[in-house]
Formats: sequence, C-alpha cells, structure tokens
Amino acid sequence: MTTVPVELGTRSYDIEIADGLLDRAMNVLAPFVTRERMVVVTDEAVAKRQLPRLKASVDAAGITIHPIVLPAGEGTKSWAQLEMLTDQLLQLGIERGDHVVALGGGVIGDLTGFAAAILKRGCGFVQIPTTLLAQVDSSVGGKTAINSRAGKNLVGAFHQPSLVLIDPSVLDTLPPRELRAGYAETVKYGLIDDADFFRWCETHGADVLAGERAAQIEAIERSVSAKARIVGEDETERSGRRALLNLGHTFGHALEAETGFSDALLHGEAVAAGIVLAFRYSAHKGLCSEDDAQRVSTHFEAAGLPHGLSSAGVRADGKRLGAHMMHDKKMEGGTLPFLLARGIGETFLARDVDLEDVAAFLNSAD
Ligand SMILES: NC(=O)c1ccc[n+]([C@@H]2O[C@H](COP(=O)([O-])OP(=O)(O)OC[C@H]3O[C@@H](n4cnc5c(N)ncnc54)[C@H](O)[C@@H]3O)[C@@H](O)[C@H]2O)c1
Ligand SMILES: O=C(O)C(=O)C[C@@H](O)[C@H](O)[C@H](O)COP(=O)(O)O
Ligand SMILES: [Zn+2]
Repeated sequence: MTTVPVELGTRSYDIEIADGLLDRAMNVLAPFVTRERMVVVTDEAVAKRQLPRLKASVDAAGITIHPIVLPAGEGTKSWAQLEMLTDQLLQLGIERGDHVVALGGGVIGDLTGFAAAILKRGCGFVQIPTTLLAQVDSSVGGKTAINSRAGKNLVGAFHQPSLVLIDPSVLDTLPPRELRAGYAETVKYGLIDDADFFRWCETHGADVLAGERAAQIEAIERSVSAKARIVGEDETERSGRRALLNLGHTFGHALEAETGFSDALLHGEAVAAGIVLAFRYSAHKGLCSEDDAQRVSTHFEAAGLPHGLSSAGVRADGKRLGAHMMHDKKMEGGTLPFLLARGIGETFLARDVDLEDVAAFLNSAD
C-alpha cells in the first residue's frame, strides 16, 4: 500500500492507495467507525458495481452498512439532493464525531463533503473515490460544493476528509468515456508544473485508458502527490498557488454551463477543452509557443477527448461564454484572473487579462 500524506496541521490526513483495497477496506476504515453502523452515500451505478465489495469487508467486521443511494450524474449536485441527504443524515442521528463515507465519483464526493461540512456545523467524512477523476483529483483537498442556477460549484465549503481510500481496481467497471474524462484532470498536473509528467502521459496515457493497472497506479500516485503538495501550500486558494489546479476550468465551467451541466459534456471533457483553449489563448498572446499549444491539443485528441469548442459541441460565442465566466470564484474586484501558460509545465495566474479580449478570441476559436 502507498500512503500519501496531506499535510494540513490539525486537518492532516492520509491517502491510502492499493489495488484491491476496497475488499479489505476495514483495515484502514476502522479508526473512523465509531458505531455498529456505517452510513455510506453512493449513487445508483456505484451501488450496483462497487458497494457489495465494501459491504463484504464491513460485514465481516460486524458492522452494518446503511446505504443512501442517490441518482447518478451532475444533476445530483443540487439543493434538492443536498436537502434530502442532510434530512436523512439527521434522521439517522449522525453526530459531529461520526464519519459519513462517500463512495462514488466527484459528484458523490462533492455533495457528501458539503453535507458533512454543514451538518451540525461539521461532521467527519471519508472519501472512497470510484472514478479516475475522483481518484486523481476531487477526493483530495476538501473542495466541496453543489451547483446553483448561476453556475458551477457556487455554493460550497472547504471541508477536508479524514481519509481517502483509493482502490484502482474499481476502475474496471467504469465506462470508458468516464475514464477518459478523469484522464483530463490527470494530464492537468503535468501541464501545471511537471513537464516530465506530461511526457510520461504522452508515452503511457494509452495504457492508463486501456486499463493497464501499473500505469493507472502511477498516474494516480503522481497526481495525488502533486495535489497534496499544492493543497498543503494553499488550502483555501488564498495565495494563488491552489488556483493553478483550476487550469482550464474558467473556460471549462463556461462550457459546462453552456451544455446545461449535463451528460452532453462531462466535467473532465470540459476541462480538456478548457485547457486547450487556455494554451491556445496563451499562444495567441505570445506567452507560449504555438507548438506547445498544438502538442497539448494533439494529446487530448489522441486520448479521445474534446480539444476545443467544436469538439466540445459548443458554439464560438464569446459573449455568452464570457457571461458565464463572470461567475468564476476567482473574480477579484471585478476582474478575472486567468490560468495561462508560458509552456508545458509552466502555468501561471495572470491578473491582467481583459475578459473582452478573451471573448473576442473565443469568437474565432475552433
Ligand atoms: N472537489 C474537487 O476538487 C473536484 C475536482 C474535480 C472535479 N470535481 C467535480 O467532480 C464531478 C465529476 O466527477 P466524476 O467525473 O467522478 O463524475 P460522477 O461522480 O458523475 O461519476 C461519473 C459516472 O460514473 C459512474 N461511476 C462512478 N464510479 C463507477 C465505477 N467504479 N463503476 C461504474 N460506474 C461508476 C457514476 O455513477 C456516474 O454515472 C464534477 O461535479 C466536478 O465539478 C470536484
Ligand atoms: O482542487 C482544486 O482546487 C481544483 O480546482 C480542482 C478542480 O479540478 C475542480 O474541478 C474544482 O472543483 C474546481 O474548483 P472551483 O473552485 O473552480 O469550483
Ligand atoms: Zn476539475
């Protein structure tokens, strides 16, 4: 088993990674089980595919699982589902010292984490991520949220989990499209500040997507180590360091808003297209080379991911996309800092970008 620590003082926790770990989950979950019942929040697909494995391990320890099964998909990050979930947790008598388990992808993790943040002003929670996206990104770092009518993740809190349990074998039941979407957030770490990892992705990305376990484990370990490092430097995105993890997201969230936060464009797909747009805009401004922007685009295309507006199924309408961007949480005094790049592995936060200029760029972007 590999342990990656997330160093956050009194809020520190471990990420435990091992193939088959779900089948012996109680080995690492035991310290967080304070009652003879474990409340597990999951979605319909994960309940069928992976919950039985967790249940077997928990049953064997004489603990009963109480599952709360929610609909699958982005629509579940909503006020309605948050209300239903918190009502159920209150009915179950969850106390502040209890831990609720989130078994699922980023949707279940973000929603359960937010419910845990506000339930009785904060109870514990554990992340058991079951998508590649959640294993490389969303389960770590404590960003929890639901979507609001105005946009993505606009209602939420920073609330760290007490443990992240990662079993790459759960990826065997994940649909290929979801695996590809998660891969986009993996590549992101290379593009932020680790050109060597991006080269690794160019060589081994196909193995990750083909289900080759050693490649998947390396991708997960390198990703969560990068995320733990960045989150440890700037837990609540105040210094600008953590904002690097938002590479491609200002564009990406606007694309998600345009497609109605639906299955038409998954979050990871929007991030892939958004990253390419961020590199293309950087090249357009003379900040990075056209070659680097093309290399990024080529890699996402080869991975079967959107790599611009048309492949994301979104019209080149700078005004509409710019309007979505106005809701970005990075807004500072009416201006929007953008994650741009000087090259592969050289992302930075630019505070002097004119949103009108970005909109004009998008009007003629592909
Ligand atoms: N908090 C963060 O730091 C952070 C980071 C990145 C993304 N996110 C959020 O994460 C969400 C996307 O997460 P996601 O891509 O995991 O989507 P998701 O949670 O919707 O899961 C994708 C689909 O895969 C299914 N599924 C999950 N695990 C499975 C398995 N092992 N086998 C079979 N099916 C399985 C789910 O039922 C769902 O239909 C977005 O809302 C995004 O905003 C949050
Ligand atoms: O953990 C972070 O910080 C991230 O930005 C990770 C992103 O992949 C994730 O999608 C996050 O939820 C986006 O953050 P937001 O603050 O723009 O909602
Ligand atoms: Zn993301």
